[in-house]
Amino acid sequence: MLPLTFSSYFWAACQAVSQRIRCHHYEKVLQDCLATASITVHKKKITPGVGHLSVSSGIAVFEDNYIRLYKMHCIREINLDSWTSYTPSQCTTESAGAGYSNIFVLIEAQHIVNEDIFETHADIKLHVLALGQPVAWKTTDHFNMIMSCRLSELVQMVDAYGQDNLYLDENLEIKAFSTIHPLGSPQTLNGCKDSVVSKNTNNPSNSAEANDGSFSHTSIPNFCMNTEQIPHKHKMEKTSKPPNILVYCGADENSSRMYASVKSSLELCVNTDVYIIYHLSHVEMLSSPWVDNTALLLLSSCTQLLPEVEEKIKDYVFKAKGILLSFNTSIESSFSQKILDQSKDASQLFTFRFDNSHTIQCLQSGSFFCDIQGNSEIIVSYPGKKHTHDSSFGASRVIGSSLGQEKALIVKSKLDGGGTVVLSQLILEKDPAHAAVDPSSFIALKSSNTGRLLALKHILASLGMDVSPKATPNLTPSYLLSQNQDLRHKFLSSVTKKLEEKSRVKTDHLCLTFVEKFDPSKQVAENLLPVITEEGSRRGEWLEGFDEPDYWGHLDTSSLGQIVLYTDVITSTMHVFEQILFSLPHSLGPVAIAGRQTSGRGRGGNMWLSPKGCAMFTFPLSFDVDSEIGQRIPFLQHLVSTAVVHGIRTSSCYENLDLRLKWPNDIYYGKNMKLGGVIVTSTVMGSRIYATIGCGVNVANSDPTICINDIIQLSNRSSNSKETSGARPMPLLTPAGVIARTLSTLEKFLVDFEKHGHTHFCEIYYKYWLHG
Ligand SMILES: O=C(O)CCCC[C@@H]1SC[C@@H]2NC(=O)N[C@@H]21
Repeated sequence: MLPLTFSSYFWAACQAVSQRIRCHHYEKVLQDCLATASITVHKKKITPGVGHLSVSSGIAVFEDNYIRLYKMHCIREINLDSWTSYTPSQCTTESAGAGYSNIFVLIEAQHIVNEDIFETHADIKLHVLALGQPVAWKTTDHFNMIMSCRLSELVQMVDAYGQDNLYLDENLEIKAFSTIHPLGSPQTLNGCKDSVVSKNTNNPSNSAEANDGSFSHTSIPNFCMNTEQIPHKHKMEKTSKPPNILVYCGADENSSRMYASVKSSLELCVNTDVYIIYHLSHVEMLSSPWVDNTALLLLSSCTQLLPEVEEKIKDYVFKAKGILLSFNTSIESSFSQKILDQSKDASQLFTFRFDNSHTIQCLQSGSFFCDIQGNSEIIVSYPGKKHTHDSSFGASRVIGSSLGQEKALIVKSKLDGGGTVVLSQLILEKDPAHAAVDPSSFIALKSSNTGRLLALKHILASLGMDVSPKATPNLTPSYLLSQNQDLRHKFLSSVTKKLEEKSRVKTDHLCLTFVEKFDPSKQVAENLLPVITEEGSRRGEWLEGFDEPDYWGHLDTSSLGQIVLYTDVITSTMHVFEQILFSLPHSLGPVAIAGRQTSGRGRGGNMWLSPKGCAMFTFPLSFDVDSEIGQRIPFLQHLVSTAVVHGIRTSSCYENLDLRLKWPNDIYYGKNMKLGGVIVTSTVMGSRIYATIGCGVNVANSDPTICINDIIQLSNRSSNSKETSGARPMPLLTPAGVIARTLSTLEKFLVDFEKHGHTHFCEIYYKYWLHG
């Protein structure tokens, strides 16, 4: 025993000493930099599948085996006007969140969706909230929180983060944090402004020690599964908030993943300018007064509900006259007779027709409704044992009591004196392909994904939900991003030569205006795109859709892609280089990247659906007419699409990912599932050919069709189910990572093409070519 005790003491002592040494280093760097610049902290070890969120635009000033500290060019300012305050809802200037200390930290966390890949935090040591006071929070695709803390706490935070011991919530992964300077005032939950954040931050009377208890952790919105704002937890004006769609997915640990899938479908069906979609966690289902402001309660992925949950739901439907949409849960037996069909296999695909035009395949539960009472409507009838293909959707009928013999798969009932329920035995609320293991059912289900969404939309409309399209998102300014100062200057001086007046470049479609900082009160218009040139002025606000570290981490080129014009929301990247096309030095390879496009262009005059998660980029290239490629310009489109596929499939882990090329330049999975494509326009001027190449690849946008990450997940699931020993799951890809891999591969292809002609390239092209 003795040696063991001694060695464990010795080990613990060594650990303590190395921690002290680490912390000493961190403290020194932080002390040196904090007064003049923001510091961003990244972990050295990157969790596979999820890239960093924060923008490391600064220079690395410190690194050890665990973390890397970047010093920004200035102090990063964040305007908290659009954030939510952590202080209680009453407007008080005495909030304890302020003045707690003089360092503000932005913590960026991402929801863990793919639990197959990520391990949960087994070794929880230090909760973020133990290291300061939360000030404000905001959720978008990810969760952002601003904390106020002391230097010693920040040092502890850095250390715990580097040691994988910093914890926020079981479903949140901290990706990075940075020191910032807050401006403006976050909103309190009752709509008041919390005036404290930008005020005196050194006032000891406001410190945590002096906290009178008016700000306690119980007043902080829980980091519930999806960590989104749950306003019904706080008393608020009924009229002041948009109605909520609440999604309950049971008490299971998978519930947040299920919710993410339902949310993604709902967002494509309802008008998200009108509703806010929330995850109703199990705890909240039982404890929160969630009925207020609930426009719809949707139940998914929880076949057997607990009796106390059923009671809550019945109260909502009967007493509050609520609207319920249930997908195969036990509550359905309270409204209709539900029978399990022993002869049917639940995993069997069910085929039905929608609107007489779409044939949709989806998953069914294996049960059906019968003895359907008056005041009900059959939305999809049950075809019985023999028929599986004759159900049609949309031709709903009101059933009188005499027709109680009818059987149904989806039924809608208006309850006497109560609310309305739609009960469904077809799984339409989430993409069922996410659970498929074998490629054939995956393809069948994915091919029906758009039809499934149409059917879901139909049900929602029948419940009186607003399913009109959401307003087009506001256009945002662009950022000029580069890690190469020489190229950056070369680019700026070449384009500014073109400026007519006040940094303005005129094009037929789009005027670029190069500005150091962007004034958010100014409009970005369809024909006017401000490009922010100053590196330090990045607030991350319009960089949400771009994983910059993943981009630079995978970019291996001498020029192509070294200058990035990134725009979160743009009309189409195809317009960005229109005017400057002929004045760009040939050695520059700028690329315009978009987070979303409002008028994406496809080949042949088609529209290109351009949601978040799709890699969308355009870049100009020019060649001598006498060059190898100049002589064979139609090859350009093949070079680009092959670069997309080859770039991914030559990255470690992704060799067997079944991405292919279909004539002329489409990127495919299977024979029928298009994942991306290329559009090329070219002009000859004198002895040069100027081409503009646009490429769109569905990387992380599962709905409404299919994306590469769907295939990665399918592949991970099927190798898991085969228990292939040692097979590493493939990390999910980001659009930025795919663009960088493509440009890196393309640059090499072009060099090779010039040296050796087209023969070598054709070999690669045919390797991925989809025959027949
Ligand atoms: O139709 C195709 O297959 C080609 C689609 C190309 C879409 C890309 S997305 C980025 C760039 N901007 C556009 O508006 N179109 C291209």
